Amino acid sequence: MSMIAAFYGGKSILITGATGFLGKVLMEKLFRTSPDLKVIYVLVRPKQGQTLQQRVFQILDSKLFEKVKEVCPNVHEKIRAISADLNQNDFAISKEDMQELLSHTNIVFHCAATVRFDDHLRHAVQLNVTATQQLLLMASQMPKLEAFIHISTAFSNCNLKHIDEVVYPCPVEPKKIIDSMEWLDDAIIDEITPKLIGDRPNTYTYTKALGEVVVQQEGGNLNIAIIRPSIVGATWQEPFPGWVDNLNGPSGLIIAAGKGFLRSIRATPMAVADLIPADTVVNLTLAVGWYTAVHRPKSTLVYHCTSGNLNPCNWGKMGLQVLATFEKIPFERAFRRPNADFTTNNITTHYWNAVSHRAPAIIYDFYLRLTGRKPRMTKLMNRLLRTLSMVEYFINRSWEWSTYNTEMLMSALSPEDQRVFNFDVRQLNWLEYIENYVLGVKKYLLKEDMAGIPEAKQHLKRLRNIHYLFNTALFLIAWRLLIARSQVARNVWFFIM
Ligand SMILES: CCCCCCCCCCCCCCCCCCCCCCCCCCCCCC(=O)SCCNC(=O)CCNC(=O)[C@H](O)C(C)(C)COP(=O)(O)OP(=O)(O)OC[C@H]1O[C@@H](n2cnc3c(N)ncnc32)[C@H](O)[C@@H]1OP(=O)(O)O
Ligand SMILES: NC(=O)C1=CN([C@@H]2O[C@H](COP(=O)(O)OP(=O)(O)OC[C@H]3O[C@@H](n4cnc5c(N)ncnc54)[C@H](OP(=O)(O)O)[C@@H]3O)[C@@H](O)[C@H]2O)C=CC1
Repeated sequence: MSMIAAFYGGKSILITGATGFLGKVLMEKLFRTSPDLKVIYVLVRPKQGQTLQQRVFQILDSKLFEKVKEVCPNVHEKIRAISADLNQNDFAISKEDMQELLSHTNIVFHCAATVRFDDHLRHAVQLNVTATQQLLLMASQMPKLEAFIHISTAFSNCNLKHIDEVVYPCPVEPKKIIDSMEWLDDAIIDEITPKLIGDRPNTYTYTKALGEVVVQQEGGNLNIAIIRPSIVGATWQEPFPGWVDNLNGPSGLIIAAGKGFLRSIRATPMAVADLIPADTVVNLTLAVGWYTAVHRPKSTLVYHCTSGNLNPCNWGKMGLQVLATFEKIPFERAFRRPNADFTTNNITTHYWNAVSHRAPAIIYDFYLRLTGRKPRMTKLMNRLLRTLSMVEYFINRSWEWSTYNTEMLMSALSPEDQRVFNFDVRQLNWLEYIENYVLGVKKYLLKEDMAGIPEAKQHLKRLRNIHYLFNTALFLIAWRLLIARSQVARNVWFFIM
């Protein structure tokens, strides 16, 4: 019997960010392995005209939860959606709901965050720092609380090369930053943002680092742990391989490459691609929740959930495998044949951006205009180039994350728990994982049917023929011009003829 699964039985668990990518996988695993848990409280905001209940039920009724329904048929009764906006005071939770949360919660998993790299500092501080502070305050009023698990990111200290499992201090105290956000206007915040984030690339990594300091400083006597995943990718094994439901991290770029929009990407092929599957992160998170509650470590432990030091894969290998998978499992209605490549310097990046990204988009938009349709490719391409510029920092560097605590925890688990809550990334076969990832992107993100593969292959063949035809025409025009201007070319031509 799994000790971890048994531990969550009968527990009341509070999850923030449950409607997000990681939150959904966390809930799924909890319900599947501990169907006798008492309740999961989820803090949700109404969105896109849906009520809370509709949002949550839509998740429970999705494919991700198919296995849960078999082991926990009354899953709908075990989830309690609480209306909350983490940007508001007291999260805008009603008094009754707050009372219920405070008096019953045993475990808190804090996953909610803004993960946008370009978020305004005020908003990123509000969600990634102030909300964390408020949640800790709430947690300190929960008499039955056994553990508080905070999800951070392995890149919170990406300004360092070697990163240990410790919370690093920030030059400006989080409290001062929180205070200043209340009275500074947006223009001044914009001006000081580069100075505050310093050698970090964006407000996301900066505010996640501040959030960790807040957890450490204001955790009081709570049993707290911090988990730092690297780049979270599709699921590896559970509940099935390749599940993914948003465009963050590599997923959006896999689509762009598979549809033929992405032709070149500035990346260092030998740099470590520190991806970590979502189910691995969730297994570690649940194991940490159990360990923190049962063993009550004296200090706040930080756990790195990374792959680079245990089972490294680089961007070159990953890119090649992504392209190889497109051969077998192409995406439908591609714009061009998938044929992306890496560039390594500014000049070639600008060149290929102009020739392979902007020019085809302009030509295609011209064609759309001619045929009376609305141009859209230039806009899409600009968005892609913006995304590329945002991720460049992360795909041209390697980091070393120590994993002492994570390895210590692995050895503290029973063989059964090591199996049920497997977070040993050494067992991961990258080529298989990447193939399943691309397949998952096709099935769950693009919602494409596998039955459409023959037609997608036909379409790629047509694109290849158009490509050959286009190149031949281009060659003939160039040759004709050359013959008109050069005696040597004319002689060669007569000789051939
Ligand atoms: C040895 C030799 C070898 C040679 C080998 C050669 C082979 C070459 C092969 C080439 C390979 C091809 C395959 C490519 C795959 C591999 C490469 C992968 C690189 C992956 C890099 C990932 C790095 C991530 C690093 C993360 C570090 C931190 C991790 C974390 O902790 S947080 C999680 C990460 N967070 C994010 O990813 C968020 C990023 N997103 C943003 O910040 C923003 O969305 C934005 C990108 C700035 C865009 O903002 P906008 O305001 O412009 O857009 P908005 O968000 O409002 O969305 C508008 C519409 O755009 C859609 N969209 C959003 N995000 C993306 C996206 N990433 N890609 C595409 N489209 C996106 C969105 O859905 C909206 O659409 P609409 O609703 O229809 O309007
Ligand atoms: N994805 C990744 O690659 C990595 C993620 N992480 C960390 O993992 C955690 C989860 O990330 P991930 O699941 O990918 O992120 P998502 O963007 O998928 O999910 C974010 C969640 O936060 C919720 N949220 C955002 N703003 C509010 C708000 N004002 N009030 C209530 N809820 C809000 C969202 O709710 P809603 O659905 O309403 O928008 C959503 O449930 C984050 O802490 C992130 O920093 C760390 C490393 C890598």
